[in-house]
Amino acid sequence: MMRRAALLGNPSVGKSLIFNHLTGLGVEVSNYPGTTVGLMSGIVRYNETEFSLTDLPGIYSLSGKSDEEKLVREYLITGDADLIVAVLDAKHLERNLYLLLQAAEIRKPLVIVLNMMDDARSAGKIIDAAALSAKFGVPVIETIATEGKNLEKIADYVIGDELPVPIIVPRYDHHIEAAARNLQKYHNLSLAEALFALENVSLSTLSPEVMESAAAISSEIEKRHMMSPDQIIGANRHNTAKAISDEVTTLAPQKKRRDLDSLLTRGFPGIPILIITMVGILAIVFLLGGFLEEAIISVMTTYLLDPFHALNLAPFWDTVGGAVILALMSGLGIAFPYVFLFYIFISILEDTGYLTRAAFLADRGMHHLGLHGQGLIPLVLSFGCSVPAIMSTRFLPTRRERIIASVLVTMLPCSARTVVISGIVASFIGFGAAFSIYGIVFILVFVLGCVLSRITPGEQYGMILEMAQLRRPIPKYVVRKAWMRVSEFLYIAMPLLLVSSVFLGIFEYFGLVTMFESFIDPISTAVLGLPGFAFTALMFGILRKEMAFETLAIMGGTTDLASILTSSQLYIFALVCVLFVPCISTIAVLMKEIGVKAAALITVFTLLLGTSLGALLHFVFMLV
Ligand SMILES: Nc1nc2c(ncn2[C@@H]2O[C@H](COP(=O)(O)OP(=O)(O)OP(=O)(O)O)[C@@H](O)[C@H]2O)c(=O)[nH]1
Ligand SMILES: [Mg+2]
Repeated sequence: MMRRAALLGNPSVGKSLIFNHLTGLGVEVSNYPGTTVGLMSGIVRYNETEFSLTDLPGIYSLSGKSDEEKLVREYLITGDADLIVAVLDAKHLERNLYLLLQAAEIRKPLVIVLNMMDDARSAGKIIDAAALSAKFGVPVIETIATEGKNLEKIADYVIGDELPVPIIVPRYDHHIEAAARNLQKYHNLSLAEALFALENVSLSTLSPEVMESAAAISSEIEKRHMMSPDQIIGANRHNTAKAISDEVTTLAPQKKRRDLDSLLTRGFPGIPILIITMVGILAIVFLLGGFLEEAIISVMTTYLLDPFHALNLAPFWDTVGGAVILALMSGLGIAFPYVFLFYIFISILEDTGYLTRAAFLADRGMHHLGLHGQGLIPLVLSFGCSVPAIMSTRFLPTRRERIIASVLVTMLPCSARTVVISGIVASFIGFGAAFSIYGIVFILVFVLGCVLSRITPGEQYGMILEMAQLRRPIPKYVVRKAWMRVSEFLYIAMPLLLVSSVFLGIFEYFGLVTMFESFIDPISTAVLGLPGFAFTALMFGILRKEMAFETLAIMGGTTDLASILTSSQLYIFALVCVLFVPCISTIAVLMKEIGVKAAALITVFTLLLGTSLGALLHFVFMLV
């Protein structure tokens, strides 16, 4: 039977990095909390033995009410893990010990991984691992996941012969201990289950009767203490965590801390730095992307497209083959350079921890949007892709915040939309025009956020954003992460593009495309000032945003878009594409996270917004 281990720990302690290192799989690793949502498992092959490893989402406590906390709690109590690998951030030992104490109560085999030993050391913290190990009665492995240091010791341990169960007995208020003992005795519960019941935390192994009798005991305790059992239990755990942490940590005289962080998070020069960084990144993506694009396109035209047409194949094959080659050219030649560059930069921003600083700076403005602290993370993520950004809204405390954040995320320009803006507007009209699209979108998002935060029912909620430490990004990880995201583009978007180009080629040959175009053309020309083929291309944006742009090249029969559309038409096309209807994957994840009704509303709203703004612009362009 293969052994099963699960990585448990606070957010951003390095669980996913350890997981990736051991399993060789690629899950997201980022320098902000809440990167991993849901369970991810992999098989580790080590010393001719195999074991399975599960990467759990980061949480602070097992008794919380969020979906992630419920998931981890159920998994640890009822799941099939043989061993908990508890990962701790060595420099925030006290906070991390809280979860460890809770996990130890489950009385499953456990091993403590003290990660980020490098950070702890540079923060001047010396931890007595032997003392910590003695307290819990389980081994402690000191690691530096970013350097791969000691990670094989984890694997050694998991496949080893001995898996001790923690012996630590946390001390609780005597009323709590008595109540827990009673519950354990009469309902045949474990200590962990009894405490969950007293904390009024749901668990599938706790029957309604148990919850009822626990509730009765709880209200007795609450009357006497003026504090509810969950508050008492929490406070007791905090005290134990603090006592252990104080006991095993020695502080070395601290080196003077670099003040970079305070520069980045102060209004001045923080905000100018933020603006320069963002504009700088986009400018480099536009410029370098444009350069690469031209180079790749000219090579592909000379060596692929021209020779193909020179073959003088039968018209059917010439049309279909031509469409496929154009799809390759627009996908690999145009979209790819932008996608790749953009992801490299996003990965650097994530891994340095700068994104959290940016979010912190934007915080004040964000209050108007009805979001706080953690609400910024989805917005920041949305510049990469709306799908993970919407998934990360699960971490928000209220449904109100989840809905507001999801709406705004859907509207913000994801990397695919950046491709559209760079590939169409920046390369054929100019940088100023490209930035103006971002400007329009930001203004819309801001106005919409303000309106939504007034009209969406529910309470405003404060939340503190966890600030991960600033660090130098490791090129290997940056490239690997950018590559992971790019390969998603290559394996999903490219095949989709190729298949649809074959169909388009066939439809075109049989004159179906022309038929549809001549049907839609009058409407499209009247409303948006766009010819029928451009409108058809726009609809492909629903599959994936950048498909609109690639299909435009296929439908227009050339990658030189300026030869088929005027500047104002290109601008309208890009703006409508950026605003109009989220892509299919986004709609699907919206349905899952906030419900079918809300997802449908968002879709219809963005459809109306995109087309009416396009129409307005068309009208304005006609006047001037
Ligand atoms: N300096 C240092 N950084 C580390 C170490 N381990 C992980 N990191 C960094 O810490 C950050 C968080 O790592 P992740 O693996 O994403 O953390 P996680 O625990 O999976 O986080 P969640 O998925 O949010 O729960 C990344 O930027 C890592 O590069 C370490 O030992 N030393
Ligand atoms: Mg993770």
